[in-house]
Amino acid sequence: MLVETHNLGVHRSGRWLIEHVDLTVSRGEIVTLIGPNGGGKTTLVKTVLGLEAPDAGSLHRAPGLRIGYVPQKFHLDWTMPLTVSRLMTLTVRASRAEVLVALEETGVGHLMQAAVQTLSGGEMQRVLLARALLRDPGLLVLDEPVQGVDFTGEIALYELISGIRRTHGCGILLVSHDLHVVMREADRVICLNRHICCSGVPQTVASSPEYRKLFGPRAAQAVSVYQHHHDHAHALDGSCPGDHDHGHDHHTPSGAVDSHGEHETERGDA
Ligand SMILES: Nc1ncnc2c1ncn2[C@@H]1O[C@H](COP(=O)(O)OP(=O)(O)OP(=O)(O)O)[C@@H](O)[C@H]1O
Repeated sequence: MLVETHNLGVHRSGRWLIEHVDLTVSRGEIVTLIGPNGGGKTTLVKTVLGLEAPDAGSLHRAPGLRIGYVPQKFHLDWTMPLTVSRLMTLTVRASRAEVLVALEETGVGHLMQAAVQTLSGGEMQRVLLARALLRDPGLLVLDEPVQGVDFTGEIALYELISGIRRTHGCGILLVSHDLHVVMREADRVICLNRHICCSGVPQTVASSPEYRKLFGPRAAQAVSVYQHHHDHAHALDGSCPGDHDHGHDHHTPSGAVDSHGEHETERGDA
């Protein structure tokens, strides 16, 4: 077990931001937090990281646990000239070779000397992920890692995250609003609306009344139709190199078949 909370609560400005939260993340596991805006996801993540102090319950981290964190908001002075390689080593000591390995792992090795200001949203997220990997973390905490990324890019990014879990053997705690892809990549989903409304394997959560009440029946339907496995990679620009024959059809929520694999048609309304 990397992290374990029991009955965790955070109280600020006269109210409980989260309460009665039992959470565990184990090595090699992807746990995803979903929930409405203001439901307390970032508060829980910050408490796990030790950035917020709990007011109730208990929190245990494995001794010596190294945590790599990609925050929801990354504060940067955009007027300051900064290359990707410099950003990578602002807070972590690493050789040029180590920086390159991390950037290559997230598919942006070619951007090592680029100015951070010129990066697209998706490139920036990959650089921040590489930066978190530089710490060789036992636990990766990713707060909305696909923000600023188009839908095809989201799938590629989640597949990358899933691959990192396999190659590094780390646990991953991730926050996302993207129910559709989350449900495909997560081992366990926790739906947080100040307290835990429902949790479990994606299929269980998707069919729970609490989840349907929060996100609507179409979200659950979108999950259930996206049960196939991707056997191809998407390039950063969204194109599919090589043959795009998946060997299967893409089913839209309406039941129609989308032979071009346009993922947008499968997306649920969250
Ligand atoms: N230090 C604080 N003091 C008082 N209220 C706070 C504090 N930090 C967060 N909040 C409030 O707590 C609630 C939960 O915020 P949090 O950022 O954890 O939610 P979230 O689930 O991550 O939301 P989102 O999906 O919009 O990112 C919000 O209403 C927020 O305004």
